[in-house]
This record gives sequence, structure tokens and C-alpha cells, in this order.
Amino acid sequence: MSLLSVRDVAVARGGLRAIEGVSFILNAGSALVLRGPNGIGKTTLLRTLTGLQPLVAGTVEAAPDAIAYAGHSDGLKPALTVTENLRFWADIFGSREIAPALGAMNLRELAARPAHALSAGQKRRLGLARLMVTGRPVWLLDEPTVSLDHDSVALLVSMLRDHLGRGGAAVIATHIELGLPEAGILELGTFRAANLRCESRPAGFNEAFG
Ligand SMILES: Nc1ncnc2c1ncn2[C@@H]1O[C@H](COP(=O)(O)OP(=O)(O)OP(=O)(O)O)[C@@H](O)[C@H]1O
Repeated sequence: MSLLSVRDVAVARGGLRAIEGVSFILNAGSALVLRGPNGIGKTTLLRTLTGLQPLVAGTVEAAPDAIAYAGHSDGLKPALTVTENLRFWADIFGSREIAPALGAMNLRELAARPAHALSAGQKRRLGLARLMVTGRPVWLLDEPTVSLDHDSVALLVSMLRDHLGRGGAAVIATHIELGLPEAGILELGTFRAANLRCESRPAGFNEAFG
């Protein structure tokens, strides 16, 4: 089942076209890693897919309220504790429980600590745990490993795998090797990008279709 369909998309930032010709289909259980040099337009593409800025060209199809975005900012409420932050977002998204999210990113021991008193990596873990309480199937992640130590990157990958295993999907912009070999890879170059179809398959599944 296709969760996100991106066809011949072009995006722009600051009035300048960043990239164009981006096409991929993301099916349930699949992940796509966006790669490319600084400034090529990975953030711009994710922001556009999320709906934070308009498309320059092309089409993006996803079910209503299917997308959860984790950008560079963790989007935390500094005065609220870890638990209260997750409860806040759970209430917004209509989720019932936050315990799995606390566990997934190893936040139980920090549950009562205000977000302003967390380290950078701990804040990032909380920001990522928020994805789980959205209940949304398509996660768009912009440099999710920033500030994370080795063990926390492993937690993120484990959380991603669980999400994919439950029929979710993810697009991840990252400069590091995540250790998620089942993910497709989209290399972004100036004004062009490879076309991909990402399906739920056990191993690497890059497949050109355009
Ligand atoms: N607020 C802004 N106003 C104008 N131009 C911007 C703005 N933010 C980014 N840009 C420009 O848009 C282009 C794409 O930036 P973008 O942040 O999407 O790149 P990126 O691939 O995510 O980079 P990085 O790997 O450094 O995170 C760059 O040339 C950048 O200078």
C-alpha cells in the first residue's frame, strides 16, 4: 500500500529553486534515506512534503493527517517535564499511552525532569519519542541523529524498525550511516534526483522506475 507518492516534485527556498525532478513512492513498511551535500535541499524537500511550504511543481499524495515531521527544532515545551511533554502531544494527536514512547527512547529515568534541564541529546531523544505518540504512519525526519550518542542512534533505528514493522514508513535526511540497510537511498544532486519506488522488502530495494 502506498503511503506517500511524490511525483516530479520541485522545491524552492528563498525564491531559488533547490531541487527538481524528485519522484518516489513510499509503501507501508518502507524507509527512504535522503542524502546529499549541505544546502542541496533536503530540509526544503521535507518541509515541502510536510506542507510547511508550497510545491513549486509536481504532486504529493498522502492520506490526510498521515505525516509527522521531526525537524531541526525539537519542538519541546521547556517548562514541562518529559512526561508532560509527551502527554501534551498525546492529547493533541489523540493517543492513549506514552509509556511505549518513553521506553523506546530510554526516557523513563528522565520522566520527571523538565525539558529545559535536559542535555542536547536527551532533548533530541524526547523530540523523537514524540513521533510515537502522533500515531501517524509517515515519519519525515530531518537529521534525527544530531546530538545522539551511539547507543541513542541504535534506539532510533530500533524505533524506526518497529514503526516500519507496524506498517509505517519514513523518509530520513541524514549525513551518517544509520545502520538501516533495508532503507532505500535517494541521492540528491543539483536540479535532479533519482526516481525510486520503495516497497516493503526484506533487503535493499532501490529500484528505478522513471
Ligand atoms: N530561511 C532561508 N531563506 C533563504 N534561503 C534558505 C533558507 N534556508 C535555507 N536556504 C537555502 O536553501 C537551500 C537549501 O537548503 P536546505 O536547508 O534545504 O539544504 P539541506 O540539504 O537540508 O542542507 P544541510 O545538509 O546543510 O542541512 C540552500 O541553498 C540554503 O542556503
